[in-house]
Amino acid sequence: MISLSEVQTIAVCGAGTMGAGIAQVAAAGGYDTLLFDIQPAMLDKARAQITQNLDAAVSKGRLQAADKIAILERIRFTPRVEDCVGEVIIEAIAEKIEIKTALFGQLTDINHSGAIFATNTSSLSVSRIAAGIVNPARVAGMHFFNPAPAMKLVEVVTAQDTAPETATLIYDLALKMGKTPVHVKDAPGFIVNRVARHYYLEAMKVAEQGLADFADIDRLLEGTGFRMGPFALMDLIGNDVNLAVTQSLYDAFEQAPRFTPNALQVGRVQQGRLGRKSGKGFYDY
Ligand SMILES: NC(=O)c1ccc[n+]([C@@H]2O[C@H](COP(=O)([O-])OP(=O)(O)OC[C@H]3O[C@@H](n4cnc5c(N)ncnc54)[C@H](O)[C@@H]3O)[C@@H](O)[C@H]2O)c1
Repeated sequence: MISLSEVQTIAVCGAGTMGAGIAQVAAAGGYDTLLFDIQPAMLDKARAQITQNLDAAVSKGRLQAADKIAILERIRFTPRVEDCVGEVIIEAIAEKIEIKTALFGQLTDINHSGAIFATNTSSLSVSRIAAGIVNPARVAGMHFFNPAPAMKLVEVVTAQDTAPETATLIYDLALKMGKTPVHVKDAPGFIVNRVARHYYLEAMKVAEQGLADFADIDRLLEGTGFRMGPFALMDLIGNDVNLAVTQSLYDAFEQAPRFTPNALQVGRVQQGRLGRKSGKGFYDY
């Protein structure tokens, strides 16, 4: 299996909300970074987002202009799955198990047999994602938080077959990227998303019952010290992704009523109001 000192290239799959940020973090950590997406438009959007983030860091005096250029030069944007070759693969594509296992299947064929596979899934079973891969001992969860460049926390998920060296490598890699990793076990939603589910679901129930509107609920929760209110946060996450996570926990906990997806989020997804990424969600942007 590959060791941390052998890691030179990190292939990040999926250039959406999370993948773009993870690629920025990997390149800032000094790694040659490949950012792959099947939609070329998402690659253009990711490049613009990363450039904007780095420009903001330069203007705040947190990054030298020369370092900004070096970070951007370390990222190669590609729409070709064949280019996803590296010592570490970090997957941040759609929150659907069949799509993730299909991609990992394709990538095992073209990568070194010791390459490490990490998934950024928020809620799916890492053990199930790993099951379809040759040598599942090299698969772990590497769950970044949104926005990935700003949020320090990374849940490092040990699945059923994850080798201790794999979990350690992902942990150390997160440290090298300037993050604060925490080891967790593979369970639905791991720790943070399982607990945080009720932040979103209960807030939507409050709104449905007409007790307060979205903005007031957000103001109230922010007033108690939460960095973002639940509706602003759901719009940042993406209502489609957040609904997929709710659905996945609901299924994993055998349709436990406390995880029932809420009609407000279902409706937003049906209307294409996905949040910030589509310009409209609970709020208009
Ligand atoms: N949004 C969040 O706040 C958040 C936080 C932590 C983890 N996650 C997890 O990260 C993953 C990605 O979420 P996101 O919010 O970035 O989603 P997103 O919808 O913003 O982006 C997903 C990207 O994956 C691409 N894609 C889909 N199938 C692909 C494939 N087969 N090959 C290559 N690219 C493909 C899409 O074109 C899209 O650009 C999910 O598993 C999600 O649960 C999301």
